[in-house]
Amino acid sequence: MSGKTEVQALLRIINQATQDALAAYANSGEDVPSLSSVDETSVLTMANNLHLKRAVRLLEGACEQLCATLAPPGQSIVDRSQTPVSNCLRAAIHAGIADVLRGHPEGMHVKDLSPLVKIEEGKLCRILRTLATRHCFKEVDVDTFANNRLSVALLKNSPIMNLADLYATEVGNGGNVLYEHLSDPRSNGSYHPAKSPLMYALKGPGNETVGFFDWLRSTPDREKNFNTGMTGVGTLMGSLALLEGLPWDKISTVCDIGSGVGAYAIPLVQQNVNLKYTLCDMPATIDQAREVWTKEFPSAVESGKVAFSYLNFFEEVAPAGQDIYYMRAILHSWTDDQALGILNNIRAAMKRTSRVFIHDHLIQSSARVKNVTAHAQLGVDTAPEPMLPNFGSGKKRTFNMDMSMLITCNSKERTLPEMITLGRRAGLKLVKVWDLVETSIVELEFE
Ligand SMILES: C[S@@+](CC[C@H](N)C(=O)[O-])C[C@H]1O[C@@H](n2cnc3c(N)ncnc32)[C@H](O)[C@@H]1O
Repeated sequence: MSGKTEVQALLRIINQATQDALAAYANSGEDVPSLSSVDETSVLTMANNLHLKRAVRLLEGACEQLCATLAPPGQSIVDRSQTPVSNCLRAAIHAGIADVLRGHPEGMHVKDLSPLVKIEEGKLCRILRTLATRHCFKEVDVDTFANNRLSVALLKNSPIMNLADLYATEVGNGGNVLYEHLSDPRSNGSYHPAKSPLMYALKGPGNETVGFFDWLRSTPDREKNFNTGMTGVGTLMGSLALLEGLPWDKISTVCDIGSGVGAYAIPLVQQNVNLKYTLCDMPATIDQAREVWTKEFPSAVESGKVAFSYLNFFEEVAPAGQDIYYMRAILHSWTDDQALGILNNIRAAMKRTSRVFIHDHLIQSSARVKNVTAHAQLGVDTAPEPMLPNFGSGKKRTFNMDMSMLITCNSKERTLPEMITLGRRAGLKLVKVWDLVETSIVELEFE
């Protein structure tokens, strides 16, 4: 395809995807949002709508490809090298700017906002303008800022705020020394959890002794931010989209391995009267989970519809005979050998009809593979030409997550062939892939 033909094809994709996104809002009975809206419920409103997310995946990918094609290359490279937006976002989060602006829907002049958030007026103005220029906060008058559709996601009660803080703080901190980690022979060839770039940054080269999760346990404020941020991951991952796709009337037991607090499963348990859901994690986390469920869904705790189980998934066999063993954001934290240990402890508990659901980000090559049909039959979506087959920027959060796993845990997201190989080593075979747009679920059964 010539450059001009490609641009025209991209424009057709953008046009169609925009129509599809509008239709997704219309079919859900939702108005097309305004960027000026401060409706706090909008963070969740369409978060599980796969029609919208499929359209936005095409839009994000095709729009960036269009600009990369037409813009002078220097401009595109400089864009990709810049981190100030992340730095400004972190400052806005830590200073609690969105929360202060919440009480001022008409906006606040920076001279009034400055003493409340303790940032010098001139610097505050530049930080907020940089963010407003990327549609986070709105400059309602010169030097006067208000919340908008994006900045309400930074309010203290929004787990997306904690997730953004995790990216801007720990991932940013470790990312700054990625090359130093790679050029040091002690860490370059290692996949040990303690040898991650973040630990290199925090402890210094050669002094890394603990991995990310152990470090979190000794850093309570960051552990709290991480645990709440995981709820934000849930919003992004679209876990609830799965609720619509499975035959829940035929499923009676789900065991959530490494569940965390597992609050994302509350709607699932609410909707399915015959379902028993078992949360499994380390003792401190399970105790926290019991507290949260007792507060938010006491009848499920009293009736035993939800059960709580202490489980070290490396050392103990999971609860026996469950219909589904579900793992969300678990295997991507661990090496293949460690992941195999977890799968073996699940396999030992499975009955013949049990299924394993691995919910992570699935890495797709940016090269167009010949056997697209076979991928489609397994449930993996591929973007139309001339887009990159893996949707390019439409899947950037998947690739950013892969790099974040390298930076924090020295681990990785996996490709489908890697998942299949891992499953086989544990005596499990692929059933299908559930493409949830931001993430995927790989379903396995007994080989
Ligand atoms: C990234 S979080 C994911 C939590 C949850 N599945 C979610 O998606 O929100 C990883 C979880 O694995 C748990 N974990 C780490 N090591 C574990 C172990 N050895 N045994 C059981 N759980 C463990 C952590 O406590 C944490 O809750």
